[in-house]
Amino acid sequence: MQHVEHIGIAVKSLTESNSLFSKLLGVQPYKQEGVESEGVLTSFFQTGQTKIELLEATNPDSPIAKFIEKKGEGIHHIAFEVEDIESEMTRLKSEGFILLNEVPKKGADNKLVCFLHPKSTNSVLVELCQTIK
Ligand SMILES: CC[C@@H](C(=O)O)C(=O)SCCNC(=O)CCNC(=O)[C@H](O)C(C)(C)COP(=O)(O)OP(=O)(O)OC[C@H]1O[C@@H](n2cnc3c(N)ncnc32)[C@H](O)[C@@H]1OP(=O)(O)O
Ligand SMILES: [Co+2]
Repeated sequence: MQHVEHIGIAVKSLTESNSLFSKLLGVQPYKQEGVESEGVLTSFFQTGQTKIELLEATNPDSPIAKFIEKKGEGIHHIAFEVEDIESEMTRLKSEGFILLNEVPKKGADNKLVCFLHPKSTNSVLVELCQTIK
């Protein structure tokens, strides 16, 4: 695993949180992108090597909608950059971590992603992401 690529934050309103995080970080989001398969609309802020990913649910079945219903707004996941996602998935599976997808899937911001179940990672939802070259 390499550096923390992004921290995902579940929000109720992307518009309101874009404004709040712009004031907090002193920069504007550099992109907004919907990911239909995850039922989310995202926006990204660059903060050094790590990004902040704000996530708003676009439907009631979205993991973000369920998370906010149970826990409220807040940190939803931590994403680590990896060089080779498939070999990292194989390594982590052999170490006993539970993969939530067996095949890398297309994420936001030009990444292939895989999630690890929080019950295998001390209740922290972990995302692996590999830049698509
Ligand atoms: C934009 C694309 C991508 C990117 O490029 O960056 C993204 O970031 S997409 C982000 C949204 N997508 C996902 O989160 C996909 C992976 N998540 C899942 O598959 C599910 O959310 C889940 C983690 C398997 C939970 O789903 P489910 O079992 O249906 O929900 P429950 O509400 O019943 O929760 C079960 C259990 O898990 C705990 N939980 C849920 N979410 C989290 C979380 N984010 N962090 C920590 N723990 C979480 C939840 O509290 C339940 O625990 P117990 O109550 O103790 O059973
Ligand atoms: Co993410």
